Amino acid sequence: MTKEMDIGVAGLGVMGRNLALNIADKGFSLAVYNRHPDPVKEFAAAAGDKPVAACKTVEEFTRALKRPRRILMLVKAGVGVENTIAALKPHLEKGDILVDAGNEHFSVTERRERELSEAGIRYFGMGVSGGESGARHGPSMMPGGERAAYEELAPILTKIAAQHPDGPCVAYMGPGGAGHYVKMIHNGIEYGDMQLIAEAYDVLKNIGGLSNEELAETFSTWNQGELESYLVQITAHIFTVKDPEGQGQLLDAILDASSMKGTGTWTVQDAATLTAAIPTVASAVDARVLSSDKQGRVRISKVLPGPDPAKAAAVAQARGIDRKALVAAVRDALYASKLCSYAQGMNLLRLASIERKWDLDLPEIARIWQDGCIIRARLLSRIKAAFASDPQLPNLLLDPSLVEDLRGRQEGWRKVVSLAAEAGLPTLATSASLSYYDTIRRERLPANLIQAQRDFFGAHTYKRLDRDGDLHTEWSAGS
Ligand SMILES: NC(=O)C1=CN([C@@H]2O[C@H](COP(=O)(O)OP(=O)(O)OC[C@H]3O[C@@H](n4cnc5c(N)ncnc54)[C@H](OP(=O)(O)O)[C@@H]3O)[C@@H](O)[C@H]2O)C=CC1
Ligand SMILES: O=C(CO)[C@H](O)[C@H](O)COP(=O)(O)O
Repeated sequence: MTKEMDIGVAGLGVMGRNLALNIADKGFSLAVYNRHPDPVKEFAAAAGDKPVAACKTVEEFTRALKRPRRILMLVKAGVGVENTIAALKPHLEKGDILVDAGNEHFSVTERRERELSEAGIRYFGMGVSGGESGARHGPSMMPGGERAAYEELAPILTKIAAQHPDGPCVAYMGPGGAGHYVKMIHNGIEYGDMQLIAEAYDVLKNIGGLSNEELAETFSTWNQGELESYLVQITAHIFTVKDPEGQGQLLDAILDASSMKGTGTWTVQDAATLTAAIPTVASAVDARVLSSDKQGRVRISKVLPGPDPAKAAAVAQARGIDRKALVAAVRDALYASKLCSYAQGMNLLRLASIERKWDLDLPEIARIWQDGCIIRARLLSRIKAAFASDPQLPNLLLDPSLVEDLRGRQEGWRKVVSLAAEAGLPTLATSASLSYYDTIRRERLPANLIQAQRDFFGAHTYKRLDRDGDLHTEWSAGS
């Protein structure tokens, strides 16, 4: 088979094989290749009589494709992508499009784009979200690079994407690393959502005393309202899964130490570079880091004083807060905190777009996140509408309808944070969201003292409220 196949997929791991099957289902012919041969054989068997060239070598793979070639790489980030590029490059020609569809740091994508452009190869970075099932049945995709290359990929991408009433969940994000950048922010928001949900679970379980069955019911009910989202939906299901190796639910047997591959950390690093505040996402990364040292926590739990977690339930009882009221308060806290988290993520996108001249379209990004991806949520249609009606909106939370949402959730939100603090339950992300909210809405902050201290020890100067100019005081002379 030579020069016949519409597109190639290199890398048949979890994402690659599912995306390749999705492509085949949509009527495109494809060539597939994998570093080790077994996944290629397995794929050929799974594809049945679909037009697939299952290639054992990169030579065979590149020969099988129509020119200019369109190739999607779905391989491990970093060394996996470097190796795959090195293997493919000698067989590629001027005009071919090579897409990294994994998670990669946008700056690395831009470096590779520059390097490959010397050989005339159009290198492209595309974030793909939706996990295994999204890749198989329709993911959300965030492509970035040369626009003309996108136009050549679009007929396939729009067909394989999740199909939402507002359109396929794919759109051109911008030049260079814009696509991988938007996916990175998507993942930062994903970290925030997951940590907020985990904290809601902790409060409901330990202060409210809800069983796994009751938690499943609660999250299921929430998933029918404003909190409707993929992550809330799968959380409801997780509470119901029995432990195949013991009594009770599997969740209770899972080690409480979370891992990560790095996209959340990249988000926090870039936010720091752009001086953007993303406390909810940063707290979610911190929470994963802190959780990972299980042994250390067990040791410290015997040393540091604080409320006994076993008595957490007594805190709500002492305040006369019954279960129904607690569940409603936690729902409000989760929703309001989630709004803050999305506001931080969208603001970071706005700032990055200005800094790197990407011209990111915020309503369009919210649109393509409405289906197929891990952070798909009912809230995204509101976010899309907010930025569409006011493209200059300085902060998502200032959208008039969201201001009303936040007004109605104050009491529950503050109650949850204070109850958790009293009970000794950490709520890193929920508290960070509330403090973010209180910080941005507060006219006067204690930053005057920071300025005085900086000027005291380093003559860094300060400004006065009542006149212009950079001033310095000999502070110790006055003491
Ligand atoms: N899993 C998920 O839910 C999601 C993953 N992603 C991203 O998609 C990309 C692929 O992930 P996923 O499919 O889960 O990964 P898998 O681990 O399932 O597959 C990894 C693929 O990379 C290849 N590979 C690994 N190491 C090397 C290497 N050193 N040199 C060459 N090839 C290598 C593997 O080849 P071999 O079989 O020969 O080992 C395999 O084809 C990653 O960037 C990931 O972050 C994005 C969204 C969701
Ligand atoms: O990109 C993804 C989902 O959108 C991947 O599942 C990613 O690996 C999740 O990040 P982490 O492993 O750090 O939790």
